[in-house]
Amino acid sequence: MSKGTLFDKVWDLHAVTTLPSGQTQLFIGLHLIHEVTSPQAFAMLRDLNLQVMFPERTVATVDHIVPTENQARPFADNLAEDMIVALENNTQTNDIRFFNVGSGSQGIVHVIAPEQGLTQPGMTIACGDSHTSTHGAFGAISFGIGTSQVRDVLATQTLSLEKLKVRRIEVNGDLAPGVYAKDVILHIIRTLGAKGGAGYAYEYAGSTIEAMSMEERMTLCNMSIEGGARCGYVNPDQVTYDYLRDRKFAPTGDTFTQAIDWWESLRSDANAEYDDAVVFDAKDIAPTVTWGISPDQAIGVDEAIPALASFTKDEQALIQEAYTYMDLDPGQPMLGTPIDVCFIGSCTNGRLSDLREAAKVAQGRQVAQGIKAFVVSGSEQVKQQAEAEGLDKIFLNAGFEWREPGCSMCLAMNPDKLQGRQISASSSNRNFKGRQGSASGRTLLMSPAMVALAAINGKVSDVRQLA
Ligand SMILES: CC(C)[C@H](C(=O)O)[C@@H](O)C(=O)O
Ligand code: SF4
Repeated sequence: MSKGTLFDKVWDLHAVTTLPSGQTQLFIGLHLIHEVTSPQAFAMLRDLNLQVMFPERTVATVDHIVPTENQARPFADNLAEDMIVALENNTQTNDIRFFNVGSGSQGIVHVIAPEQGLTQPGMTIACGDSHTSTHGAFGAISFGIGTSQVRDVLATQTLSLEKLKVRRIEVNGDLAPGVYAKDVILHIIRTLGAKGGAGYAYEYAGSTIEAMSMEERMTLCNMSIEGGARCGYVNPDQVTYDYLRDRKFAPTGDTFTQAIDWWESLRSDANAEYDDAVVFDAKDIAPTVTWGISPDQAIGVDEAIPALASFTKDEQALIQEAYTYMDLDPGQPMLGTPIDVCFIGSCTNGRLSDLREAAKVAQGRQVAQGIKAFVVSGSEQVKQQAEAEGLDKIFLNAGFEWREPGCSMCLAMNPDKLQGRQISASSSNRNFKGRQGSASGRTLLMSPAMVALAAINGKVSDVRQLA
């Protein structure tokens, strides 16, 4: 059993009681909700005649279903319109803060909570969304929950949960130019497996992680769930505090100084005990791309698609399925794989620094003939900041489309969809079959800079060649 880690400390501070089942009843400091997983939860609450216990601890936004082209109301898609109306009504009736489209603060839930300063170290955070692990970048314990648990949090501000084990994942050294946080997490998942983190919280540590900005740490923690870990976190440090200072919902003045002392006390102790530990070397990490239908089916961009024999017997059926679905053969190089669509955005890589890195690649170049390439900011704030820096012009001049914020083609619950067998280069986090809106569509995950270069060349390319 782990001891003295941030995870242990935050867990213990929020434990209300041990339930007869052996589970912990855990107090949830911040509850984030969106339009997809909240309507039924509110309906159940109404059926049970229950109130929202702490409306001020719940914050809502709308992200999955929003169109990124024409956002005029009512939305063209009736179902999308119904979902936003339901959220408008539920938040209004229950006195819940709602960052609606056009408020200046709307965006993907995992992008807006940090930028508003809502996400803070030492918190427990829950949201009916698997990528809630993102918020762990701040040293919070944050996890995705299902709709019935959303109901539980609304009604009681608590959840009954099994305590997780803690695996320390240390990454040391400098990342090579063209290698990003996205590559680090794809490399970790490729090594430990898409289910390798089952039952664990991942604590990311080491000099590579310490050198990362908050936005990079969010990219890293975001995909913990793709590695099977329910949550992932980084111990808070000066980088965290500098990011939080002066954000709208962060503590101010003396309270902020006091908060830093408290946050510091939550860091994992030097002699903390872990259930498992793994060490990586930054110099082994290349720009990484997925070739298959699971995020762990990933390789360095200059590698060839692995042979069936390099996998265990248990893994081989899924690998075979991946070759067939993707129409890619073992031994084939990834470099040069033609693509149709390029998507830059999502809660993994839709923040300002992501757009900046992609814009550096796009600047002065042109999207290849026949390629559809589009950029979707993670939030209204990101979009506005990007425009203030002229990033929109760089993308537009290069032939990219510049859209309104939302989840967009990460999941394609809005009009942004692949068609037929189209293959995308995508800065998102899931390459599951049919993930991007076409039942037979194909997805290659990579960093935003790599997506931008794929758009320019019309094929999978190595961003290090620009360095
Ligand atoms: C719609 C939502 C429940 C889902 C999730 O939980 O992750 C989505 O955000 C996703 O990325 O697949
Ligand atoms: S951007 Fe994608 S992964 Fe993130 S919350 Fe939206 S649909 Fe889920």
